[in-house]
Amino acid sequence: MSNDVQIDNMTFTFPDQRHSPVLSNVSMCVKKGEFVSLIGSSGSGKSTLFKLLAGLLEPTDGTIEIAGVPPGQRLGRVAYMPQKDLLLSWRTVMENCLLPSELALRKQDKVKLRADIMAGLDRFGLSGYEHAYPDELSGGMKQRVALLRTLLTGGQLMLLDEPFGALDAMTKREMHRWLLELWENLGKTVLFITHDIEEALLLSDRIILLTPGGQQLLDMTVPLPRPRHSDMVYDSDLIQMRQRLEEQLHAKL
Ligand SMILES: Nc1ncnc2c1ncn2[C@@H]1O[C@H](COP(=O)(O)OP(=O)(O)OP(=O)(O)O)[C@@H](O)[C@H]1O
Repeated sequence: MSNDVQIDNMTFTFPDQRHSPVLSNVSMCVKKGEFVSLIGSSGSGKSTLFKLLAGLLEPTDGTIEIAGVPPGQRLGRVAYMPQKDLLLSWRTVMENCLLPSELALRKQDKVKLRADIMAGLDRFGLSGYEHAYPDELSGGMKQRVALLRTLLTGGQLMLLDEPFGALDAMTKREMHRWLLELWENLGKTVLFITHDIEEALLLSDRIILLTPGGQQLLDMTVPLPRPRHSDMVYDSDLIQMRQRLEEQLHAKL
């Protein structure tokens, strides 16, 4: 399997933090079609890593390579859903989904885009809501619109920064089923940030645990078959893995 993401010895320092890199000497790769979760204590640099992958920031040192994307041209070519991907309350679902194309550097065919949005809304269980405003939607529906908007930016790689952090347990479970189905059908490569170890175990092929500075403490393959279901968290191997992750995470807090 080829790599969709290859990060080599990457260091990143914010301009006002000249002496303390947020990420230092990070190296990792993600295979095409893989679902990888990043977990780590608050401030360990997970969101910064996503901003670097999305092309909003450039490494201070080292390299980032994304398959099919020319070096230095990541911006707008990676589907990135930031932690607070709020829908604009004064725009309808359709208008919110059109937003990336209005901001895009590349021209897009508007008629085709609207047709793609309608097809996406249908696939995401949101048909009939194209003229609704965000306040008329439930939490899960809003996240699905935000995910559709992310998906429409195109690209093989999806970066999802804690997309379900604010949802109640039941909606979260529904969203997990739905995201896994979508991922299996579309064959996208997903990098997923979460603070919820159970969520990471249920969704991912692999979990990478970051400590401050971007040091990779653990890189674990999740030993579960697919399709996944929520009862799998009671699997004895999984309970052990969860304990190990929790111990490592708390040891570094
Ligand atoms: N624009 C910025 N300028 C300077 N420092 C920043 C900036 N953005 C983030 N930082 C710092 O970089 C470090 C990493 O932040 P980041 O948001 O990437 O962490 P995180 O692991 O995503 O945290 P969380 O889990 O709380 O979302 C923190 O110390 C933060 O204060």
